[in-house]
Order: sequence, then C-alpha cells, then structure tokens
Amino acid sequence: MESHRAETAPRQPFLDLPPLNGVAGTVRLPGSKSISNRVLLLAGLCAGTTAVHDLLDSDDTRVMLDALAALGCDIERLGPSSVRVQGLDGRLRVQEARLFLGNAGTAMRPLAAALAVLATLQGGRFELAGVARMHERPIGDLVDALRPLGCNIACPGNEGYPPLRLSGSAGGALALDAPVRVRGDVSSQFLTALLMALPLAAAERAVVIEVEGELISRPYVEITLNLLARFGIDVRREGWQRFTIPAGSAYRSPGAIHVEGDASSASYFIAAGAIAATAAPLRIEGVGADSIQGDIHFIEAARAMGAEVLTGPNWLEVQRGAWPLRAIDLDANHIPDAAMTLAVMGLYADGRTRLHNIASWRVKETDRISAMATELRKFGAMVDEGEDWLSIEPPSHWHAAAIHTYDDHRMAMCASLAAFNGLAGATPPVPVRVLDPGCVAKTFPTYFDALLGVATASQQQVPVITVDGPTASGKGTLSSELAAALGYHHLDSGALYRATALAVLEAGADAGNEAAVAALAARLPIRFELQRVLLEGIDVSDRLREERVGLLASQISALPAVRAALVELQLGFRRAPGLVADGRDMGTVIFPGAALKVFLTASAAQRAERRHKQLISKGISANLDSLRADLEARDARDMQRSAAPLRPAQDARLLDNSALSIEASVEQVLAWWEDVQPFATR
Ligand SMILES: Nc1ncnc2c1ncn2[C@@H]1O[C@H](COP(=O)(O)OP(=O)(O)O)[C@@H](O)[C@H]1O
Ligand SMILES: Nc1ccn([C@H]2C[C@H](O)[C@@H](COP(=O)(O)OP(=O)(O)O)O2)c(=O)n1
Repeated sequence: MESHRAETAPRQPFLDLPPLNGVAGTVRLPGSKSISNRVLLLAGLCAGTTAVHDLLDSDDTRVMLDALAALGCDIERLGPSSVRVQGLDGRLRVQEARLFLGNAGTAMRPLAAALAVLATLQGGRFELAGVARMHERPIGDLVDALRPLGCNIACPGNEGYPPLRLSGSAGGALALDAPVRVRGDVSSQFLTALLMALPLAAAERAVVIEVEGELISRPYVEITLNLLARFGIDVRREGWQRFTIPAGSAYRSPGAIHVEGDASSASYFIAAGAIAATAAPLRIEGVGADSIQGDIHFIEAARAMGAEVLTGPNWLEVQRGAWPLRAIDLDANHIPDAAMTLAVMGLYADGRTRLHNIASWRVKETDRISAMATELRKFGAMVDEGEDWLSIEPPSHWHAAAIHTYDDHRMAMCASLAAFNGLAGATPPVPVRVLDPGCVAKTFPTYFDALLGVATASQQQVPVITVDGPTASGKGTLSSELAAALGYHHLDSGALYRATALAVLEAGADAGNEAAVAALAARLPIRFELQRVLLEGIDVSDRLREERVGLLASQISALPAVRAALVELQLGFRRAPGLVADGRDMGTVIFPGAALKVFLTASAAQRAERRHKQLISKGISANLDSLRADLEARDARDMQRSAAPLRPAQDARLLDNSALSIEASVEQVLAWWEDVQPFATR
C-alpha cells in the first residue's frame, strides 16, 4: 500500500497539529480526482491523442495511469501535472492483463465496465483487483447490469465484490435490444461506468440505459455526461431514469483538456475560512462558480452555516461570517463527499448539526458514518448515528485526541480542521494527532503543507524539541531523523554559525571585528531546502562542513553580538506543525520553553572516531589524533565562553549515545516525546 502513495505525501505514522488560530493567504487546489480519472479513461479509449493538463497526481490517478499503460496506451509525461495519452480508438491492443487498482473506485468501476464490453466484443482476459478494502466495496450492481448483456464476469473472491475476472472471445456480441438496467440507489458510479463503457458498443445502434431506484449523487453523473460530450458522445437524458447513447457514437479526442481543481478538496479550505479567516478572506484558486463538480454546492451548505463566500469563475474567497457557526439540518445526498466536512464544522456550531440521506458514506473508503462518529466523539462531541444519518453536537470540553483515519483521505483532512479548537473556546486549546496522515495521498498528497501554508498558530503553541551537545555527538543526525519521524521542521543552528564563518572567509573580513561579523550574520542570505543549505542561492552544504569553517564558526560563535544577530532568524524556524532544533544553546537560550530538551553526549574517543569515519567516507583525509585534539579544544571553547556556553539546560534529559545506535537514540527520544504528549492512546 505504502509504495503506491505519492512521494510528496507524509510518511510518518502520525502528524501532530498544534492548535491553529487563523488562516490567511491563497491556496491552489490540486486537480479534481473525479475529473482526472474520467478524463484519463476517456483519453485512453478515444481516437487520437489527448494532452491532459492540471491532472491530479495522487494514488488514485496513478493506478489509472498504470492500468492504461498496462492496456497498451502510450503515455508521455509532459510535466509535473500534464500527460499526453495515445488513445486505443476502441480497439484492445492487449488481450490479457492483471490490473491493480488500489482503493480507487473511480478506476475500478469504469475500467471493469469498459473491459467487460471490450472483452465480450473483441476477446480477452482481464483481472481487476485492489487493496483489501476495495474487495469489501460492492460492485454487484454493475456486474448484474453487465451479465445480461452477455459479459462473462467472475468474482473469484466474494460474489458481488472485486476482484473481478472478465473474459470473452473474439467476434462476440452484446445483447442490447432491451435497455441496460442498473441500480442507482447505492452508488452513481455504476451508472457512470456504463455511460463511459457503452459508447464502445454504440457505433451501429443506440444504447439505452435505465436506472432502477432513485439515482443518488446525481452531480457526479453530470460530470460524466459533461466529459462524455467533450469526447464526442452526446447522451440524451430523460429525467434521471433513462439515458440514450445515440447510434453512430464514437469517442473522439478533444486534443487537449484542462482538469479543474477538486471541489471536494476545496471544502476543507472553505471550512477553514468560515472558522478562522477573521481578518481577511482566504483565497482558494482552481475552482469557482463555473465548476462542473457537484461538490461546488458545498458552498451553499457552508453559507447556511455562516461562511461568507465570494465566487469568481475559478476562484473563491471565504471568510468568517456567523460565529459560532450555525447548526444546520441538511439532506446531504447531493454532496456526499464534501458533507463530511460539514460534520467537522458541526464542532464549531451553536447547536446540533444533522446530516441525513448519506447512506453512501457506509460503502466508501471506510464506513464513514461510523468512523466519523467514533472519531468526533474523541474530541468530546456528542454524536449520534443511524443507518443513513449523523448528528453532531459540539464538545463542551475539548480533548486532545489521536484520530484514526481508516486509510481514508477525507477522514484525515477532516480531522485537521479540529485543530482550530482554540477559536471555539477550548481552554487550553488542544493539539490534534492525525494517524497515518499519508492517506491523503489518495487525492491530495500535499494537503498538510497546503493547510499549514495558510494556517497560523501562536508561536507559543508550536512544539519545540531541542537537541544540544558537543561536536560530533550526533545532534544533526538525531535531529533530522526526529524531524522526519514527526513531520516537523529542522533547525541546524550550527549551520548558521558555519554560514556566517563562510561569509567572513569569502568577504575577507576580519574575524576579530565583532561588529563586522555581526553585521554579516544579521543579513545572512541563507535558505534551507530539501536538506541543502543555500547561501545567496548557491548550495554551500559541503563547504560548510570543511574543518576550517567549523573552527572559525566556533571562534565567532563566542562573540555576543554575533549570537544576538542570529536570534530572530532562529526563532523564525518555530512554525507549525513543530520544530526540532539542534545546537549548543537551543534549550538554554533560544527555546527555553521547549517541551522536550535533550542533551546529547558521547565520549571524546567515540566522537573523534565518528567524525573520522564521516570525513573518510566523504573522501577527505583526516588524522584521528588531531581530530580528537581539535574536538576537545572546540568543546572547551564552547563550554567556557561567557555568551551562551554549551551546557545542559536544567530541565534537559541527558542522553549518552556512546554505546547506542542511531536508531536506538531516535527511539529513546521519541519515547520521551510520547511521555510529554496529552493524547489519549487509543
Ligand atoms: N548514535 C550514534 N551512533 C553512531 N554514530 C552516530 C550516532 N549518531 C551520529 N553518528 C554518526 O556520527 C557522525 C557525526 O554526527 P553529526 O550528526 O554530524 O554530529 P553533530 O551534529 O553533533 O556534530 C555522523 O557520521 C553520524 O552518522
Ligand atoms: N546553537 C549553536 C550552534 C553552533 N554553535 C557553534 C559551535 C560550533 O563550534 C559551531 C558549529 O556548530 P555545528 O553544530 O555545526 O558543529 P559540529 O557539527 O558540532 O562540529 O557553531 C553555537 O555556538 N551555538
């Protein structure tokens, strides 16, 4: 499962969001999942090539692209969010394939229908499988619609559930005299699947599809019809019961197509704006009034709860209106996915919010009614649920909670919105732990970065772990591993002193002139990017590690004016979700209120040996004895200087890692970190 996740998604087991107290700025949405996967399949089936722009890069679109490639479509990457797909023109190029479709319903259903139709007409054997949860998501209504047409479909696991085996021999025909009948009251994706597959059989004759039962999630069917039209198929619709694909229909590429931003993803930012944009509106780019996605109607529900929303063709501006939000009673059948966001907005409402006609939640990535009820209760909310409804009353007392996400991207994104609890009067405001945050990769791999890019937190609320200690004790190594494990920022404060030293060397300045060195430090053009340090845009990571730079860093770091010049820069690293800072005075001077302070040591012999190995491995020759002498001299200077000398903070935990592996040190500190967390372990 992990390996299918987009690389930009978080990898750690949990992400702790500190209390957030505002949102401001602009967020750009990723492409819509529903549109992306429909467009990809249509591009794969049609005649000609299609350049698809602003495509969502996520787990679900990856499985679709992989499936199309396995079916023989040529796919060329044009850029990070553009591909060119060479369509099959309705002809199978590969007669046998096993497709792995993860947990992507938007890939499984339409591919199953299209391949069932093509295998029946042209011959072939296809197996479609997914992750365990996909094998629990019903597909029987689609199978029941296709079998009467003569499609040979087996369910080798459980009848009515994936995996599916589709087979047929060349020269077959489909029984299309009678209308194709499909149930529409469990999921509209079955109808969508048929609407996308049956044009492949409508060259000579019209194909009629009739829906049994009340069709749910109609807006998604509208997206399908809209995109079919873009690919040359004009479906005639009588109410929501009967759809006719005219005789002579054939898929034609539109040449190029742009995917609009995801309206369901917009819901989290609309909610954030309604809850926390108090000074100026939050701008959301990528969807707006012209959207063809049904979830754009989330705006109306958000307005009913109090949001002030301005719309442009492809943008929204949202700010807080009524506060607290107004509790609503809503039939949410038309916005099933985005309505989950309303449930979380209910935590900020003035009464009980009721969502009904949401039975489809139970057959999504997880049973979302039950999951939402269970998780919102952990915050202290009073939640009731029924077969097809949910009601939420805000917590009277908020709890810090660890939220399970059930491999469901929307549970994770919803949970993040609880971090604004301070605005609802939680005293004290509580952090929110999101378990398996990487599940957002399904539709929005960079969600947490996007949220934290517009959300503000009071600096005092952003947790800091400090790691101080002598040279080569492993501070940098330990800190960067901790930061990766927690999804936190990392401040390597030594790099700032080293960078100042390098700037002194480059400017040919007098290292003894305290004011001149401090002036250089105060306007250090430094940036940290992906583990690299840039000075004036140039990567100086390797030069900073040179011994002459380290030695000069140790000297100038004893100058009080230089230390003072770097304080603001260091404090600026304290940003949500949290910071791991390493150096000499992180716990004593820069972050005296840090929640966890570690003082890391190892014997001088061990440290000299580590540094020796480190240098040798980089091809730099070094002498162990002189390294050890240097290191002891540096220790002495760092400990004896009067300005912020190296010493453990009073409340620091001592860790001597002379006999510990890196992994063991990281585990020890993570265990200490758990000790100071308020989360209920459940
Ligand atoms: N616990 C440990 N056990 C063994 N080697 C370690 C340990 N921690 C760090 N090292 C190694 O020691 C060297 C120095 O570590 P580094 O993180 O650069 O130290 P510092 O930042 O304290 O100067 C690195 O090569 C690192 O891989
Ligand atoms: N917070 C800090 C960090 C580093 N320094 C000084 C002390 C060190 O000699 C230099 C270089 O620090 P760095 O952590 O990169 O050095 P080592 O890798 O431990 O040799 O800067 C400091 O005075 N205060």
